[in-house]
Amino acid sequence: MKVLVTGGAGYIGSHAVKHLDESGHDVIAVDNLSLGHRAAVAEHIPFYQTDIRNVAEMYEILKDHEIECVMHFAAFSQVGESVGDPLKYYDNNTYGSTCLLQAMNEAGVKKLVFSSTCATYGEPEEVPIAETCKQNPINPYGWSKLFVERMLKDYAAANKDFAYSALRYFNVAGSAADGKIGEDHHPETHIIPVILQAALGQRDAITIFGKDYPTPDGTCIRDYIHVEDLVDAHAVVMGALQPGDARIYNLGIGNGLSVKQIVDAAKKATQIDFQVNDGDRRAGDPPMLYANPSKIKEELGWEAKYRDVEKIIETAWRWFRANPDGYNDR
Ligand SMILES: O=c1ccn([C@@H]2O[C@H](COP(=O)(O)OP(=O)(O)O[C@H]3O[C@H](CO)[C@@H](O)[C@H](O)[C@H]3O)[C@@H](O)[C@H]2O)c(=O)[nH]1
Repeated sequence: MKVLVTGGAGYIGSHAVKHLDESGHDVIAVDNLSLGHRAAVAEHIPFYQTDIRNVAEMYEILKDHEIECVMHFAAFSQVGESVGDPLKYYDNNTYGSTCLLQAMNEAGVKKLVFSSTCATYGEPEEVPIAETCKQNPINPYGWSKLFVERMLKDYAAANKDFAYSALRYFNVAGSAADGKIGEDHHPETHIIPVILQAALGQRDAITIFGKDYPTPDGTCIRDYIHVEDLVDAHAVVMGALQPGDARIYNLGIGNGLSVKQIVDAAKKATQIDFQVNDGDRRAGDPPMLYANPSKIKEELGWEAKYRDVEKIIETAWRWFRANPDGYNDR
């Protein structure tokens, strides 16, 4: 299929480009940054440094490449930042998606796989979280994505030949198993890369944000899914899309792990006894988020291959050790 990936120079987008290319799709990448994971996009893949809010330019690219499906990853994704600067999130994530849909509408592109998030559930009434769980975000990031889910629902109702999927990610982690590409955020805030920076000696220690949560060991529980499993699910969902489809799936493995368990797994995976400090809670962190991933398994037969977080961390560690300065192109 002819697929356009937005955010193709980002962490997840670059892994999607690699996976689609390796599985025989005709893929092109768009990103408003030329830096970062741009290095990860192979030479033979067309890359456009364009903002998705530029409807005219996006229209031209979609038309020129006769794109059949868009995978839409381009977004900001830091919860804390969204609380302090909500307009940044509504502009890029929500308005940006409106613009993308306008360009797709004009170019006659009928399929979209949208990167949504478990942050749309807010503080869930029960775990594991099923897709039917009430969506009630507790931060602008979650709202910026939930508005797009709603927009897609309304757009699909008015355009019966349109098909879309909203994939609600839990915690995406790890790097390509072949070690060719990895994860590189500036500044880094995600738990696994932060831990690996401490293991590499780039930080003195890691800080556990809160040990007084209502969880078995007092630290927050999350559901970690390997990035290659995540992008594989996108390809499977894309292949299943038929006109009129609205496919909503959680992407997690259904196994909740505490921050302490992640720290212990990382010590084993790296064989390094880095220093761990106790800190205060981080604002906006729900105590427990993990998926009920059964819907996508029942409907499409898909499930994550990586079940062991130590193995997930090993893939991230391999890339970090080989690339201690990240892509080093900022
Ligand atoms: O130095 C750190 C960093 C994180 N944590 C904790 O580790 C857990 C995971 O944190 P993090 O890796 O930052 O992920 P989340 O905050 O769960 O965010 C994930 O889920 C969000 C939606 O809920 C997305 O926006 C993010 O991109 C995605 O990584 C949380 O309990 C944090 O409090 C620490 O204790 N110390």
